[in-house]
Amino acid sequence: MYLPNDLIVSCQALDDEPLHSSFIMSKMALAAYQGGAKGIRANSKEDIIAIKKEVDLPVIGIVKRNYTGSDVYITATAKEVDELIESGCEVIAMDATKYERPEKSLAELVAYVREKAPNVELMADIATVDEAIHAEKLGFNYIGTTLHGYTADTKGQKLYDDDFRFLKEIIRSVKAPVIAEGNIITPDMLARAFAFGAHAVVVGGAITRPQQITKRFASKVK
Ligand SMILES: CC(=O)N[C@H](C=O)[C@@H](O)[C@H](O)[C@H](O)COP(=O)(O)O
Repeated sequence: MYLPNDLIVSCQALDDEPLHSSFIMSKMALAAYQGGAKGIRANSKEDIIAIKKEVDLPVIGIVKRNYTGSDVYITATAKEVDELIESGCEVIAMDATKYERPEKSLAELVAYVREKAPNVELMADIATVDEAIHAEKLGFNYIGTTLHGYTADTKGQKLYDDDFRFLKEIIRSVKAPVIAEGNIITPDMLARAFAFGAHAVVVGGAITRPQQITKRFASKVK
């Protein structure tokens, strides 16, 4: 198992964000490493290659790309999988929701990774309990709560709602290690997620998106 029972920091800045740059993401990863992160989550082959030159940590790789006619944007097709295999990341994460994918089905994409890169592990980004159970059946190595609150039928919900009710439900429903990801914005929230049995916790924006951090302070100005 590549991902330790520990903190993973997501270092992502999309092309419409001020820090969009593989160089900056590699330095974010270095800063996260120096602060104690034990894994990195990153978007795009270029960013992952830059990050891997800077830190020796397991990387969860994704490629975010939009396809017309599909709501799936996290590692949606074999093209994104190929890029991630080339990046050298240890774990590939992909949308594992029930929504229609642009090309191959989720089961086909899992088979494709297993065939092409048997040493790479797979993380399922899910939004509901049913999707978590389905992903486990397909053989994903990790189940991540990443998309809870971001799909049509979970929109607006937060992972920490009702003291992490959704996270607890997922942990009860699957045997695979569960990764708590999405809207974990304080150290205490991370501690709660671990206390409830999360295998690892991914923290993104609260560490690596300064515009988000600034907004939280700015909103308190009277
Ligand atoms: C929904 C979606 O596209 N989530 C993305 C998945 O990789 C990222 O934009 C998030 O930053 C990441 O999941 C970490 O979450 P947070 O930044 O809230 O700690």
